[in-house]
Amino acid sequence: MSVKQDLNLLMEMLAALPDPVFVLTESGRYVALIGGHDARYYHDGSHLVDFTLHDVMPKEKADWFLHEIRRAIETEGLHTVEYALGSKDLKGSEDISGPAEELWFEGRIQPISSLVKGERAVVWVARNITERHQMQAELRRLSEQDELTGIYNRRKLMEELEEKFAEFKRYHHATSLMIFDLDHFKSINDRFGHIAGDKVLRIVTRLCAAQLREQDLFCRYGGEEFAVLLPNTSLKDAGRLAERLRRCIGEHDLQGLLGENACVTLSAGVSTIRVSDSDIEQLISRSDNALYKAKEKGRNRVVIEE
Ligand SMILES: Nc1nc2c(ncn2[C@@H]2O[C@H](COP(=O)(O)OP(=O)(O)OP(=O)(O)O)[C@@H](O)[C@H]2O)c(=O)[nH]1
Repeated sequence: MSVKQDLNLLMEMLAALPDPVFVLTESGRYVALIGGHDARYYHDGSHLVDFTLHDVMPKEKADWFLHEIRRAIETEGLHTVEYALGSKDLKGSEDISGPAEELWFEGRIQPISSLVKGERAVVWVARNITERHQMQAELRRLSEQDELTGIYNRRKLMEELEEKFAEFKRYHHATSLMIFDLDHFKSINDRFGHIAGDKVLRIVTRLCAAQLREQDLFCRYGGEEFAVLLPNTSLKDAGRLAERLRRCIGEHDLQGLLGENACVTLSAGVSTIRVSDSDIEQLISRSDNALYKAKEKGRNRVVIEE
């Protein structure tokens, strides 16, 4: 093959690359784009060449790209990142054909050894990982969610408790835990059936969730037992909230589901993290003990740790 044929073959091979490969300089200028013509996965980026990141993206996003380019150059090796790009991130993208939804990419950034237009530069290979990203998010959701009620499960509670406990040790922001349990729930199942019992659990969940703040973590602890992790909440405020939930559930009329004058009540135990606590088990154990006392004292009540 002649040099010209070699060159043509090389150009064709580069153009056929499934993922787009950008050449970007240290100052953030697009110098070249190779491949990535599959409109199912990529916008046509050819119009980017000769523009800078800051010309085509909002400042914050462009700054991030620039930072990653410089990191790759400074470490003198392959640098891999993951990032999202939506139409809001690309100025003028409404005029370009390509997917409309936000996409996730893996960027593999490799410094080039020679200068490009007098600057240090990288090749940035962008691979669409949206499907993998969505699948991971779905798996995470499933691993954290209680199937029956849709709220978080015990595994998520334990994770968050560990995190909040560590934060408490650093900042000493009051953090409280309420555990509550529906009273005589067995008799609801026995009298009205398991399906009706399930419905009651879902109604209780909905009513409680409506009373909670965004930052509160509401979980099904197991069976007919629930927990609410309350960041930035003193023991006194947690007690007030528990009392509000108790009243809200007790006053809710379940007549439509269970028949006349039917209602369900809850017993709750509330505690807060102490400076002397060495692990979250101590917090859980105090809430559990308080709940046990609430049951012992006749149910349908809130007990606050001593
Ligand atoms: N319908 C339904 N029932 C459940 C579920 N999980 C646990 N239960 C029932 O909850 C009941 C709990 O019974 P117990 O532990 O004896 O407690 P209780 O009857 O609520 O009595 P106290 O807690 O002492 O007031 C049992 O009948 C379980 O079968 C569920 O997902 N759905």
